[in-house]
Amino acid sequence: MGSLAVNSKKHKVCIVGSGNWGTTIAKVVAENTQQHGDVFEPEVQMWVFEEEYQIPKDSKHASTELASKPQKLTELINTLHENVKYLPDIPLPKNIIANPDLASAVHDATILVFNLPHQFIGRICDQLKGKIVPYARGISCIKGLEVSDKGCQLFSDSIGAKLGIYCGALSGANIATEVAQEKFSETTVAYEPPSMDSQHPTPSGTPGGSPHGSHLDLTQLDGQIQRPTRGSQKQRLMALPAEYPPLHHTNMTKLFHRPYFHVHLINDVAGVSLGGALKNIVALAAGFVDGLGWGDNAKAAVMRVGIVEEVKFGKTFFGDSVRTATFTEESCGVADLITSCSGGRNFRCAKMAVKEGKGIGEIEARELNGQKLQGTSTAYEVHEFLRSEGKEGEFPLFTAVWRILEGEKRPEDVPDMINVEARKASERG
Ligand SMILES: NC(=O)C1=CN([C@@H]2O[C@H](COP(=O)(O)OP(=O)(O)OC[C@H]3O[C@@H](n4cnc5c(N)ncnc54)[C@H](O)[C@@H]3O)[C@@H](O)[C@H]2O)C=CC1
Ligand SMILES: O=C(CO)COP(=O)(O)O
Repeated sequence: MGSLAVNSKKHKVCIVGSGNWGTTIAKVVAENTQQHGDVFEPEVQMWVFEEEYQIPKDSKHASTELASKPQKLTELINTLHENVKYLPDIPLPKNIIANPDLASAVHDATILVFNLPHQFIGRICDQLKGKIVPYARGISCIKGLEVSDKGCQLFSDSIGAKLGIYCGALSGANIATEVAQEKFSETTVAYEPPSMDSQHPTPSGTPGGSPHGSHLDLTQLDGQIQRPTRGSQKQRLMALPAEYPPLHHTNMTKLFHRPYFHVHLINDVAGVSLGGALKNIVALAAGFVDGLGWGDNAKAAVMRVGIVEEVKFGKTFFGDSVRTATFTEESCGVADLITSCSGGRNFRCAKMAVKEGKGIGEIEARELNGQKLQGTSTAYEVHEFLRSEGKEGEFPLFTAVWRILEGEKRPEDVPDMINVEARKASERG
């Protein structure tokens, strides 16, 4: 049998996850796989954590047979072309196939888009081992961090290490429903094409990209044999076979960019991932002070300290490759902080919790219909990590949020807890 011709195969995409953001990204990707048939197979598999769902009485589908009793969510999605539970009232492209079977959803997929609440990804990766093609590439849309006895890891790194694949990250100021409604937004994708950088120098001569990490050479080819990942792990990556179109920045842009969803590709995977994870803690703090009725200046103060702590966390624990500009100039940094502290779920639930004098978990269960807050668990995980590093005092806002969640402090105590100058003065005596 002769070998297959270069680019004779197309990339098959699977979205691993189907919540509010998972379904939105499936929609974005499915529109693009239809448009760019030269690079991608049109069908997009979406793995769904199966559950029974009763269409509510006020739904536009209430008069259909499907509403007579609870139905499998996958069947509802595939029949109605709508994720009635997690993304209601948004028509989905028909080339999205909801699949409850993880192994069959990822079968032969060369691009895996990980998009589910961060607390579930570890178990999913365990189930994926041995089920994916060894030359698959990943993108993590997850906003969270993996804290374990190994320290604090980015999900792009831990997914990459567990599955033996390269995994980049996508994060931005992207409240899912607004993106699904095709209201304009921007996002940041960090993807360092796995290539022997020395063999494919960029015009700047900088391995992996320009010194500013943006507007990179779009002609670098995926398809090399070995590269270290960030973090401590080194792994061998299998080359993407030549019959697939290369997965360089141009083709990654084709996968995610829409007229309403503008993609900016950079190389700072750690910066992109940290901005998305840590802003969820800041959004809780913003919700706490807003819940007190303290107004926009108080919220702005919390956001200012929040971005300072985000940058400091990145530089302290992920080294100098983390770029301050990723936080101050990209959608995944300051823009995500702003949108999340305005209309995000963490902000809204924290605000309601303070206003109603209730626990945030109770509000989450009442308000979110199965969607998951990421900020509360991230606040605990980051606190555990900071304590193990002896650095809680250097991140007063992150620590303040944890102390409020623990019930040790009140939202009213936030100004004192983040008043670093006053604390320094009192330490000086
Ligand atoms: N919703 C949003 O506006 C945005 C969310 N993100 C991030 O995207 C990630 C995914 O969030 P969403 O899609 O919004 O999820 P979501 O908050 O809608 O969570 C619900 C999802 O979790 C699944 N699930 C429940 N129990 C599970 C289990 N035991 N195992 C596996 N899955 C289970 C549900 O089936 C459902 O798909 C998060 O890290 C979030 O921070 C990022 C940008 C925007
Ligand atoms: O990440 C988000 C917007 O970019 C959504 O934040 P929430 O999870 O707080 O809704």
